[in-house]
Amino acid sequence: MRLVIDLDETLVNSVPTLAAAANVVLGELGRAPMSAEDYVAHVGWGMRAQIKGVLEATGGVPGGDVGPYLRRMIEVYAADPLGETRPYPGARAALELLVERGHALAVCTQKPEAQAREILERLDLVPPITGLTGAGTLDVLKPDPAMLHHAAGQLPGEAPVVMIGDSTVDAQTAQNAGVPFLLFAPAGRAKSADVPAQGRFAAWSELPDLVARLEAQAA
Ligand SMILES: O=C(O)COP(=O)(O)O
Ligand SMILES: [Mg+2]
Repeated sequence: MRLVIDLDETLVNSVPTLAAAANVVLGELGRAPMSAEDYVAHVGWGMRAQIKGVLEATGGVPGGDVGPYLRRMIEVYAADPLGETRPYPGARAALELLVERGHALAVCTQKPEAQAREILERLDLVPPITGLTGAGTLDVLKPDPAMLHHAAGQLPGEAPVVMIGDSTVDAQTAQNAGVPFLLFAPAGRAKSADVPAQGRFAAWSELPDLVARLEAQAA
């Protein structure tokens, strides 16, 4: 199968690194930092939505235009997008096993493409991942199905496509593209409960067999 995989909160735990960049912007405005626990509510719709949500939650967007704060956040984040960001436990082994079993892997993320690429390369995940679609690759973001179609189109062959992600945005993207959705729902992640999915996995070690079951059902 061609597996299209979300990045933030699915493949890597990037929220503390994103929150740290947003906290530089908040600090420059004289505002108190936001914890990673609170920041996570703003992740999923891209970096503009993140900084807009964070500013609105801490007193509003000064001047009403989020543009300058987005540019500053990206500048800070781009200086070191990896930071403390790491793959979730078992993710690398699962990806390698999936490739061994003949599946092809692409990432599809709302994160700017350049920073997403840097993270994947510095974590030595390219290969097994061979495709990347991020913010700026197209002029739309998820849940526009063009994002998923572009990511799948980067992978060889005509095998069925599956979307793997963590959020309602990913679920909607899959639905809009007419492909099945598998949800990464680690223990204790409250937001997972509301996300519709054809299958769920709480640990990456479960994914290869979940994909095998989906493939058997589809056959
Ligand atoms: O940038 C975001 O808000 C989320 O990015 P993701 O699509 O990799 O989860
Ligand atoms: Mg995500």
